[in-house]
Amino acid sequence: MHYFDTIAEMGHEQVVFCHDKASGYRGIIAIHDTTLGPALGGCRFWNYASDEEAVIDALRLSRGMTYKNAVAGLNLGGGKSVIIGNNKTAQREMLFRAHGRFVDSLGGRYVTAEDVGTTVEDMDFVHMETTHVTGIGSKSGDPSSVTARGVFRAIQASAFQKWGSKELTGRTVAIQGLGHVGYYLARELHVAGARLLVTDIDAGRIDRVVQEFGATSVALADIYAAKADIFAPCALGGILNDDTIPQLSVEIVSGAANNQLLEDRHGDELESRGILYAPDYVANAGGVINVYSELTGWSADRSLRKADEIYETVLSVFTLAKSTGIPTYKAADRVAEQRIAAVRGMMRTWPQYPNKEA
Ligand SMILES: NC(=O)c1ccc[n+]([C@@H]2O[C@H](COP(=O)([O-])OP(=O)(O)OC[C@H]3O[C@@H](n4cnc5c(N)ncnc54)[C@H](O)[C@@H]3O)[C@@H](O)[C@H]2O)c1
Repeated sequence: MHYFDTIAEMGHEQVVFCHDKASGYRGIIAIHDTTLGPALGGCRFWNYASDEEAVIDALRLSRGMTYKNAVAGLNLGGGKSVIIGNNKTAQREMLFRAHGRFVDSLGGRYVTAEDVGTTVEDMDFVHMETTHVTGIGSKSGDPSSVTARGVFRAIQASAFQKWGSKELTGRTVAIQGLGHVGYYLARELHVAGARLLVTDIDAGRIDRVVQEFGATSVALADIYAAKADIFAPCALGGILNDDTIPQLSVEIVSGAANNQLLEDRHGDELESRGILYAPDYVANAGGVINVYSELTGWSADRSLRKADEIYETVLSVFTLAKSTGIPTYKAADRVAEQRIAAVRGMMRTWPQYPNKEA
């Protein structure tokens, strides 16, 4: 792998390889773009098959965070870190303190958080060494209700775009996955008067939503072909693919799951079938909005109001897609790029770098 060619092509500013002999820590911190603010993104702890696989993951995920943070209207750039190793290890304090020291050495250019393989307790260890960490035990807590609010607003925006009204009374929504986000989303949709068809691999989670919100349970494999108006994927990535898309009878796909499109071409496929797709990272930005509240000191109410703005953001993505004749997943990237370019332009005309003491 030609590292400099790759990061130049992907637009990264900085990639740091970190090693701590005492703890055995091997980490990579990738900072993609800090035009909008410090690069924020979680720390993934994973037993990568090779160092190259770890680098690619860090580069790909950090770039994704630039787009997600930009579209959400936050003053945050994109970054991500990975720790190479067995994420089930019980020896965590020294690993995560080492991570915290390397994060601290970047002076705030990168802010870390939880991700796959890491926990609130791990971030508490990181916090012993640096303040550039979010998601610690004493702060913003579980983001799922804020994420669900954002997804709900994305569904309303999609309904407005498709049917001329954001009203969901009488509409049927098929929800895949009733975990942290899926449960709260089901509640929001129930309150809005929608009918719910639901599935999960966990029968207890289905029962709760059936009992509390009058949902109808559907077999796992039947959720794609369910007779519904809207499909809300809230479980796994890659579920919009060659097998599932032909089964869909819905007019809208809008949910919380990350990386819903198996490949970009599946976004084109939805478009050609007339199915409106609310891009996943726009719809599920409530999670990062919740993290941002830790940095800004926002109240829970303020975070929810910011998540409410996802309605307007999703509409602006649809408007751009329509006016330029591109699929919505590409339009989302353009909205992010436009915001970054606008802020970069403003910096050039400003007498001094924003937020820096003279
Ligand atoms: N939690 C957040 O704030 C947040 C923020 C942004 C994105 N997301 C994304 O949203 C999705 C859901 O997140 P979560 O926090 O609710 O996770 P979760 O683990 O709490 O819930 C996922 C649910 O999906 C179910 N599930 C797993 N495989 C399934 C399958 N094949 N069919 C049906 N159900 C299945 C699980 O049993 C579980 O109930 C994930 O893709 C996550 O990355 C979450």
